[in-house]
Amino acid sequence: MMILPQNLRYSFSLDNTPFPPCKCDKEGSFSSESLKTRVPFIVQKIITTVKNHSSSSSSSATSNPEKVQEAQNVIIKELEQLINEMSDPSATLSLLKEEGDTIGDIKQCNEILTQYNFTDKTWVETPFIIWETYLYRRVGGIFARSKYWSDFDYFFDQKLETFISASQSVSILAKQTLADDIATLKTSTSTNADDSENFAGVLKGSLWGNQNDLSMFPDFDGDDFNQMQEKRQQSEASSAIASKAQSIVDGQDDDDDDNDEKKDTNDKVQTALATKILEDHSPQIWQYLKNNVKNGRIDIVLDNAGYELYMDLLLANWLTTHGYAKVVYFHCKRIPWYVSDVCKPDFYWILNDSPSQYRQQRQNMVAEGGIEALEVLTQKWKTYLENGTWKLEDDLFWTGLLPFHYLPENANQLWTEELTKSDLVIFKGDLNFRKLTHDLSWDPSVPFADAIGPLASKSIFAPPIVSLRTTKADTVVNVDSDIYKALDDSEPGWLTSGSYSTILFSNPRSDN
Ligand SMILES: O=P(O)(O)OC[C@H]1O[C@](O)(CO)[C@@H](O)[C@@H]1O
Repeated sequence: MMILPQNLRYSFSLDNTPFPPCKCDKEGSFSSESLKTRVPFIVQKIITTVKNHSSSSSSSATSNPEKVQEAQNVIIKELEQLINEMSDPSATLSLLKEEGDTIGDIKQCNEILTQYNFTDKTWVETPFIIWETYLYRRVGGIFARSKYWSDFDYFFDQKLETFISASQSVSILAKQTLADDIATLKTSTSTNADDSENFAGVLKGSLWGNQNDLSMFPDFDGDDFNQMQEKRQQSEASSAIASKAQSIVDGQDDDDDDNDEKKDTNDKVQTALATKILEDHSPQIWQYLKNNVKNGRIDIVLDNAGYELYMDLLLANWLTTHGYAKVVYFHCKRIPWYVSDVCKPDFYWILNDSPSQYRQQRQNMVAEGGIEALEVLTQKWKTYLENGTWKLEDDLFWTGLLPFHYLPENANQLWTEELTKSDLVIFKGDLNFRKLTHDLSWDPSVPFADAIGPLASKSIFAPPIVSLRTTKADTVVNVDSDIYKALDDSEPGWLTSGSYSTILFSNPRSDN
């Protein structure tokens, strides 16, 4: 493990980080491909979506079709301009247009762009996390400035597809969850031992739900939920790593100590291969919950809508039903974000509309009794929202340009009034992980708590933090060097395939 000196842990600044930020300067790298093809494709797809919507959801739209059309043309022009800038090697990040931008954080965004001289940097020179986030914020502004399109979610239809096409899995899980709920209510015989296994199950369900994000699969058409899963499996992981592990064993010499060490290494690599979880802190999370949290406050910083959100709701449901959470705060995005991130309407859609959508579209593709179970569950979740057991918030910090190291100082209210009062904050997904770790080219063995800097600091009352992430970008922390090396040697693209994951925990409130 590489431990960072204290002074480097806490003194982050965008232009002074302990490791260099991930950028697009390496030809063929994921970030460079993102700038060249993946992200422009996403913007192009927004243009198509806008063209296909003759009117927006705005009520004034129908009475003013010409104005709507005019506004549509402006939006398309600005989006095309954005695509051109991305491919222009001399273009720098321009300031966001302020006039008419109603999102609420335009001044702060422009201050950050100016303060760190991003407006003098080309896209290639700008850290990946900054330009990618800037891109989604700029698209958000283009719509927000348009009178007739300001409430239009250009990703909405895509987002629901993962939920609709996962009907089989959703309905089976609804039935199981309902059965567990009923059993828990009827008896108080559930033991901590049962809870331990059940908790690991819902936690990992929420983890693997993160494989379903559409910024990686912008051409996903929703016909087949399994298509997305299969794409993830295309790697030759199993055989490649197994043979790597075998070669470690084969190469062993006669020295017994060496043999023991090699066997340990082999076991570690094999376990990572079998579980696909490269570092798993779920036992520590469980110990913390069991011993410290009863009727507590849990926060979930959400990632993707649709199927992943459903898995997060099942996790929250379990924590609530089993008495660990008295209140769960869900944090979602204010504006359409990284294609499939949850906005408030996506959350309400699952609670209000998903059972009827299944009735209309998937009658024959759900488990028997599954829709009824989903109805009961979603009804219960609506009651949770109504009576304040669950709360849904969309602070603008989550769609701001800054990594989370700057959260305590830059989102004071969110930090002091909300997150420091939490017993556990669960960050979902890859983007949240990148923002937690500043998206640097870390030495992979740097501990999670070191990489999240101030968010692991006792002195500012940082809460216990969990990151549940399937790996879809180049940055990784808290992964054993042998495991990292074995994967790197044998499986090109493993870092960004989403096939592997980490469950990481930092607890600044513990005495250790
Ligand atoms: O939905 P998630 O897990 O946050 O993944 C989003 C990630 O997908 C990407 O768009 C591609 O990796 C990243 O830029 C981003 O970190």
